[in-house]
Amino acid sequence: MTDSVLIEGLAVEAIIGVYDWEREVSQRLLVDLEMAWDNRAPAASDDVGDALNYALVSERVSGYLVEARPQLLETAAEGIAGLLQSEFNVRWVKLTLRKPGAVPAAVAVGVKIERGSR
Ligand SMILES: Nc1nc2c(c(=O)[nH]1)N=C([C@H](O)[C@@H](O)CO)CN2
Repeated sequence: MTDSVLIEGLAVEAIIGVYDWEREVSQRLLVDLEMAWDNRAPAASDDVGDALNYALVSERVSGYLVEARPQLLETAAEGIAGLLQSEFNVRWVKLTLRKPGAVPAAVAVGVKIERGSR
């Protein structure tokens, strides 16, 4: 089963970073998610209750990042993957988390992880 639900470029303003000044100001994060989901059931029923609701996932991921206040992108990425698996029953996720303002000479820096199996 190779179906997915996508969220790309989800922008979140959150406290994140290892330096003292980063604990005082919010910074922009961009989240890309590819989540395995069998889309045949929602396609047949035309019922969002059968779908992986990308609006609910976006809201939960944004809330998590604001609440968690992690130091590292790695910690944030692992936390997002964990909540997708435990709360939304996502079996496999590929996640990219970018911090566009972190290195001025770079367009963005970030991490990419893949968790679970399809
Ligand atoms: N692999 C990582 N390297 C760095 C991180 C990070 O989260 N993961 N964070 C920082 C600082 O917080 C940086 O973003 C400040 O510019 C440095 N390296």
